[in-house]
Amino acid sequence: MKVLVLDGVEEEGLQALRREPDIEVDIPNKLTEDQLVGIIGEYDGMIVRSATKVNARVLEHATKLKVVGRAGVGVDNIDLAAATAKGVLVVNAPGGNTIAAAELTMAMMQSLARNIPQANATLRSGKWDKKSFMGVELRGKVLGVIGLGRIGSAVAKRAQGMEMRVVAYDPYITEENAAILGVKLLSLEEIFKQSDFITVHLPLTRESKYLLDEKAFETMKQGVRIINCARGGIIKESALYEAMKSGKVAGAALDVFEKEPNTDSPLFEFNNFIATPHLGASTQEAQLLVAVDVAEEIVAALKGEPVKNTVNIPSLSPKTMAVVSPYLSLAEKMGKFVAQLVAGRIKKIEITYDGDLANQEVSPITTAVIKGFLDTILQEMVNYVNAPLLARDRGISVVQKQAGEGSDYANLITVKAASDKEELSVSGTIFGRTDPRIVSIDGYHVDAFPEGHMLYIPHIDKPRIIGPVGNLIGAHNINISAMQVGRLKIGGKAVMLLSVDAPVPAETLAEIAKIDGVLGVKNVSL
Ligand SMILES: NC(=O)C1=CN([C@@H]2O[C@H](COP(=O)(O)OP(=O)(O)OC[C@H]3O[C@@H](n4cnc5c(N)ncnc54)[C@H](O)[C@@H]3O)[C@@H](O)[C@H]2O)C=CC1
Ligand SMILES: O=C(O)C(=O)COP(=O)(O)O
Repeated sequence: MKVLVLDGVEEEGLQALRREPDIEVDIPNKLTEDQLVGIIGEYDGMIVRSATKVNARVLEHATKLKVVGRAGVGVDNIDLAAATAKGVLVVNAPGGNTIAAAELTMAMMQSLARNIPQANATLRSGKWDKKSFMGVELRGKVLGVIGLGRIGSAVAKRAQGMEMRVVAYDPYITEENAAILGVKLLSLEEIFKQSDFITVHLPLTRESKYLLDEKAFETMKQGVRIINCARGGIIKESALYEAMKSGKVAGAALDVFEKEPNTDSPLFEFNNFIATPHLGASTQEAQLLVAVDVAEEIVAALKGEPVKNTVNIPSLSPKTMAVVSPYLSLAEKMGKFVAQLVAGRIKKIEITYDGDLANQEVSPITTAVIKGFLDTILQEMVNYVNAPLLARDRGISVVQKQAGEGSDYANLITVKAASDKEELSVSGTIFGRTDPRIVSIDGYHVDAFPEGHMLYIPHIDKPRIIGPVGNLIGAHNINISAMQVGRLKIGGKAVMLLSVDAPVPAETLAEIAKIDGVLGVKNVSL
């Protein structure tokens, strides 16, 4: 087997890989994306830091790849959905660089307070200038920590050592855990209002993108100082620029940027702006630790043993992986489908497996359904590791059943969701090894490709329904690419599933709902 190591991962930490007689390790010089695409087909595993983009194109050419290891925390440079769809395991090494990132944050904070980088530069340029560099003390100041995880907590402890008062915003940790750290949890608004220094330590997600934007800066204290040693994009750089220009922000320190590498940011025009080139994890100690952790995980993954820090898929044996991977994407889409069709607060999701799946290890497929379901209703990052936990936290009971009532399909997944208002079930199958279909909704037979935009219209089986629906959609110039109608008995309830080339506007949905015999109408986007 071959493992490709990129991005300057510390070689000394790769002993676990080197010890394996069956594993060959290649450490080439920096590769362009095209060069990587050219060689990735030879590799069973790869290790990266933040520089290499393991995107869909790279993964498409990775025909033998089983595992990608991230020697560090953030996996935003890896296309997790594409990796999952291919059954490629993504692992990271989250503990090893916590102290390195926390210590850089403290160094940034002290540099902001005492103008160390600027004073150093001025002195070395030949000026003994004491007047320009009057500083402030950290003692007694309020530090607002956004994201009180591993690094945020380590920063909090260190700041308390400097006699700062630490407050934090993190909706996913409990008051008790914060209290153990001596930190008060506040709302984001209060953090903005009260803090003299604000530091962010959370991943970049849909929810955290531009968390610090124009509006956020407006509500902050005059003279606040800002630090980002987490991810570019959590702070909107153009908004920070304006806030520094107006004097609202008295100093800012960034280790990470919206676009990296970045060597000509407009922020460089401010003297009270300091920056480092993504050095948070760059200590000898951290690099050794993350390399050791990730090398051990790659070896375990390639040997088919359990792996600790899996990011996208539960750690599975190659045998189980071969069985479940074709179903993961269908299952995720079925979760999304159900989430968009069922109204009300979901209490239970029941997943039943028939046919070939009746006797297999299917729990990863169940997790995929839950992931797809939660992805639709939550803003936060949902992955294969946290999905079951997030469902439980939200009071959703997940039930997995094998060998239900039997079926005519070689394999069949049925997802039944019950809310406080209604119950609905959707069944899906894979034809051959790669052709996914939704084959029934609430027991009504359909045959739909689970992709793109769809309209679900339960109705009474009678004339003058299909035509008017088609006319209303056509009047908006939206193309209908496929249509399925399923009924159980003539003149009874039926369902219609239309595939459309664009989402249908709300006013057209309202007009469709008014057609005599239509029982409801819902947009679904997969
Ligand atoms: N500059 C650098 O070189 C380094 C950067 N990092 C980055 O630092 C960040 C934090 O890393 P860790 O502390 O190890 O991660 P972690 O997972 O231990 O902590 C993240 C915390 O953020 C919280 N969180 C998530 N979404 C949130 C939201 N919308 N609002 C408020 N809180 C939210 C989570 O509940 C969690 O407690 C990551 O983005 C990581 O990639 C990590 C190491 C080095
Ligand atoms: O671990 C992380 O999330 C980091 O940002 C570290 O990035 P790096 O490995 O230094 O490119």
